[in-house]
Amino acid sequence: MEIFKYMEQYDYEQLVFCQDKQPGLKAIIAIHDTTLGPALGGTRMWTYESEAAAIEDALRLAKGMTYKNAAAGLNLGGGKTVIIGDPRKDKNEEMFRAFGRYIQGLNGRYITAEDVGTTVADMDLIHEETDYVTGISPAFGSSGNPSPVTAYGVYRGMKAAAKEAFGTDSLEGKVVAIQGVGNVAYNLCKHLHEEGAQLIVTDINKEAVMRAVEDFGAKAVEINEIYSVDCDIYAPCALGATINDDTIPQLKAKVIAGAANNQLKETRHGDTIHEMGIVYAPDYVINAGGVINVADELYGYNSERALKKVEGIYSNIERVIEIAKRDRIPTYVAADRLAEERIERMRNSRSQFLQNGQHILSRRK
Ligand SMILES: NC(=O)C1=CN([C@@H]2O[C@H](COP(=O)(O)OP(=O)(O)OC[C@H]3O[C@@H](n4cnc5c(N)ncnc54)[C@H](O)[C@@H]3O)[C@@H](O)[C@H]2O)C=CC1
Ligand SMILES: O=C(O)CCC(=O)C(=O)O
Repeated sequence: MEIFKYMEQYDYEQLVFCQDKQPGLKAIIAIHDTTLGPALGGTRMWTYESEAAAIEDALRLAKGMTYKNAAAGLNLGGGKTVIIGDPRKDKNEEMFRAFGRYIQGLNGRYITAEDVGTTVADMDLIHEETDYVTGISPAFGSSGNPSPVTAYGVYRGMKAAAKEAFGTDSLEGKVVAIQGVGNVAYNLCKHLHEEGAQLIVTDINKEAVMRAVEDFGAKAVEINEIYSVDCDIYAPCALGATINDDTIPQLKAKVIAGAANNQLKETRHGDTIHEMGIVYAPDYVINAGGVINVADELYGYNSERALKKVEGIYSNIERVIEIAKRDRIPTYVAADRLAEERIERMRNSRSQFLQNGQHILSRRK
């Protein structure tokens, strides 16, 4: 991979490599775009096949955060970190503290949070060294685990998509097929069950499946059956790329609305489901509840205010559907348009009074 060529092509600002031998830290911080504000995005810990794969993941995820934050109406840019290692074996206190010092060195250009493989406890260790971390323990006056809030946002976005497909946003009696019943989807099941939806679930973790069956009367199906079950809504809540050439022909759902990141294997799959008349709630718009929640910490966390903002995912999905209809484009393109237009508007308005984006007072030294 020619890194500078790639960064130039997709307008990346900065890539930071962090190495500390003793605790075994190997981290890559990718900052995509800070037009709207400091880059906020979680830290993923994963056993990558190669360094190139880790760099690619950091870059791809950071760009995703630029779009997610912009579409959510946050005054934040996009960034993400990957730590190379096995989250079950390779974590230690010094590693996260060393990483915290690297973040502090960026002086606020990047703010971190949880992602796959990291927890609230890890964020607390990072917080020992830097202020630029969110998703830390409620004991510090913070928001804690973002998953229940992400789930609430997905529930709200699913209702808005259902309104477009079925003429009503009520999910009572609707059959929802949920792929992966982990932290987010378990909480999503709660909302759906309360509203009277019927649930079909699958997960590679049998205990997670049993919990959904026992707590919400969900019907369990095998891993690969989830695509072809008779349902109204398909909710991908495990992995990315599950909307692809193999799965699309199996789908019976009229709506796709779930928490997973990067649901479309390729953008052309977004075109195919659009042509099939499926209402697709774009992943980064519907799953923004977590980042909206952690971002609220930057103003002094207030859960009521954060939930109110997350409720707005309903109108954000409505807005995306409106743009898609107006411009006769698939919803995934409409979401990109919403985000890009906001970034462009801000870039242009900033250039009128501050060429270098620094606050005028900070230069008066
Ligand atoms: N936690 C959050 O606040 C946010 C999560 N997301 C995304 O939402 C998705 C779910 O996140 P979490 O619930 O936090 O993760 P999680 O790890 O708690 O849950 C994922 C579940 O999917 C299951 N799974 C893995 N592979 C599977 C497969 N092939 N088939 C069926 N199930 C499978 C796992 O066993 C697990 O129970 C992820 O893609 C994550 O990136 C996005 C935004 C925020
Ligand atoms: O939800 C979080 O904890 C941080 C935001 C993030 O990285 C994401 O939404 O993917």
